[in-house]
Amino acid sequence: MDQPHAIISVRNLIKNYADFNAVKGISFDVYNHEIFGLLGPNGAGKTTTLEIIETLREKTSGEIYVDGLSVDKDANAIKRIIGVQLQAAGYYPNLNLVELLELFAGLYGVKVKPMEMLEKVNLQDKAKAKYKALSGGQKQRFSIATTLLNSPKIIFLDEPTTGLDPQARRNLWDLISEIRDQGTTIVLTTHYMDEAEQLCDRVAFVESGKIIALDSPDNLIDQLISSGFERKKEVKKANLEDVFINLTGQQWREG
Ligand SMILES: Nc1ncnc2c1ncn2[C@@H]1O[C@H](COP(=O)(O)OP(=O)(O)OP(=O)(O)O)[C@@H](O)[C@H]1O
Repeated sequence: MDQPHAIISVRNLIKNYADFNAVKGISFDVYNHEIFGLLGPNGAGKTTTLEIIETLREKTSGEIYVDGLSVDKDANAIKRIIGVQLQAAGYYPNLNLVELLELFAGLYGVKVKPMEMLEKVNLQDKAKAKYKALSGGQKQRFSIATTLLNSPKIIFLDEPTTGLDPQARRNLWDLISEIRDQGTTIVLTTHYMDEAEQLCDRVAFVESGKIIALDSPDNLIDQLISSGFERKKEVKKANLEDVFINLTGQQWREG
């Protein structure tokens, strides 16, 4: 098999906030066209790492290349090929979804067809709705649409499914997988292990500013099992979430 192409390369990244060492010399590659997850507890350094790669935050030291561009020398060029989620505060309350997309496209200096963008995230029926009138899952889908405005090579999603119900989460997993299948690389953070297992091609576990494991979910689980690990109780073949999904259906919901 060909060696995978690293579209993001992070080497010895260190970030200090005053005398606090938040990121302690981490190195990893993100491959082209994969969903790469940064997992770990609160305060592990995931968002800091993401924002440094996005060129939104200064690093203390280390080297980062995004599609061959250096964060030190080519920050503006990097901004043009990545998609980041905008803060909800930027969603002007009096504009509807089409108007917001037109506004953001104008800021990027690109032309888009707002209805096509909304169709990509299954929000075409909400074209005239205001952002604040959307459900939690719809808000996240709209936010993902905004990351795609400049046809980026890579999108960054910080905890994309936090606070969503099981159906909305699964819908978002499907959407994120479709975006990957269409050729976009995705880097996301999550606290949810089931999400990482279902969605991510590879994951890095971050703890106290260090990467303590990095591989595909399958390989990580196989390594654990081959080390002699056994679960104490036999696991049931379904869980309460499966019951919920089975009772309520898995279609897109507009609520
Ligand atoms: N601007 C800042 N000034 C000082 N300390 C900061 C700053 N931003 C983050 N930190 C600290 O750096 C550490 C890493 O924070 P970061 O937000 O990167 O963690 P995280 O893994 O994304 O956590 P969470 O899952 O809670 O979002 C935390 O201890 C945090 O308090």
